[in-house]
Amino acid sequence: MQTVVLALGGNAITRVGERGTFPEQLKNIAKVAESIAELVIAGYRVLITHGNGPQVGNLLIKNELAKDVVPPMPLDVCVANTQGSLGYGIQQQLRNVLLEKGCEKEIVTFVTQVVVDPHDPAFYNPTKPVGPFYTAEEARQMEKTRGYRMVEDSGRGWRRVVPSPRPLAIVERKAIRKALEEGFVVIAAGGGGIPVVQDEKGHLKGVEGVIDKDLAAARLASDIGADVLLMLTSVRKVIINFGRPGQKELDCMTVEEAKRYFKEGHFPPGSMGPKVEAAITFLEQGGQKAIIGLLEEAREALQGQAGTAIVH
Ligand SMILES: Nc1ncnc2c1ncn2[C@@H]1O[C@H](COP(=O)(O)OP(=O)(O)O)[C@@H](O)[C@H]1O
Ligand SMILES: NC(=O)OP(=O)(O)O
Repeated sequence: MQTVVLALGGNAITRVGERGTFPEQLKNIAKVAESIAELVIAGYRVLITHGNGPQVGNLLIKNELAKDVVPPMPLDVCVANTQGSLGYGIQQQLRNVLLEKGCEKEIVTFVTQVVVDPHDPAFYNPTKPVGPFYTAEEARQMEKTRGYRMVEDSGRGWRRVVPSPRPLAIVERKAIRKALEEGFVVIAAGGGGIPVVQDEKGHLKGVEGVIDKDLAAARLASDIGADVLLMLTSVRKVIINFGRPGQKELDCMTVEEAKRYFKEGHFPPGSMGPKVEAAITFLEQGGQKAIIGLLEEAREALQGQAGTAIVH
C-alpha cells in the first residue's frame, strides 16, 4: 500500500477574490475532497497537510481591528486556530464525500507543533504572504500607516508577508505515523505547523511565524517514510519562464534540473519556490517521487497522467 503525503494550498480553500466566509471555505474543501476521496478509495494511505496563508492573514486583521476590545493572540496561536478550523472543515467534508461513495473512514486532525531555529534569519526577513490581495497603492498605504512589509505575489496582487522559519522537526511525528498505520486518514502540520522553539531541557515555546506548508510536508513525508509527496495547487504543471516569453509547462524534471531552474530564477519565493524546494528536499532525504499539480487531478497525477513529476 503506497503512502501519499498530500499538501493543499491555503489559496485552494479561500480562492482569490472570495471574502473567505466559512461556507465558501467548506464549498472549496468539498471540491478538493472529491479528489482526495478518489485516492482513499483507490487504496492509498493518505496524510493531508494544508496551507493557511489567506486564513491566518484574516485572523491577524481581526486581531488588529478588535485590539481595543479583546486581546490580540500571538501568531503561533493564530496558526493553531487555523489548524482547528481548517482541519474541522476537511474532516467533515471528506467524511461526507466518502460516505456518499460508500466508504466509511475516520479522519483525524493533529494539532501539530514544528520545531524551528530561534536564530533562523527568516525572523528578520519576512517572506511568507498571508491574507488578502491588495492593489499596489493599498499596499504602499499599509506599509506607511501600519508598518507592514508587503510584496507582489506572482502577478495576483500585493500581500502582507510574515516571517517563515524553516521546519526542523515535527514534534508529534510518531503519533501521526501510528494513526496512519492504524488506517485513519490523517490531517497534520496544517498551516505548516505551529512554530515552536525547544530549550536545552526539551521544553517547547511558541514563536511568531508561519511555516511554509510544502516544506513542512516534505519534513513529515520523510519522517513517515512516504512514497510520494503530492503538492496540489492552482496550476496544472510547473512552468519555466512563468508569465514571460518562452513559457513552457514541464511534465517531469530531475532533481538536478530542478536545482538548475531554481538558480536561474524560475520559481519565486512564497509561491512555486517552496514547492520545488520541498520536492528536492524530499528526494534528497530518500523519497522516490514528488509531484506538483492541479487540485482536481490528484489521482491522474499519481498515475503519471498529470502534473509535473520530480524524480531522481
Ligand atoms: N514557475 C512557476 N510555475 C507555475 N506556477 C508558478 C510559477 N511561479 C509562480 N507560480 C505561481 O505559483 C502559484 C502557486 O503558489 P501558491 O498560490 O502560493 O500555492 P498554494 O496553492 O500552495 O497556495 C501558481 O498559481 C502560480 O500563480
Ligand atoms: N502555511 C502555508 O504555507 O500556507 P499557504 O499554503 O496558504 O501559503
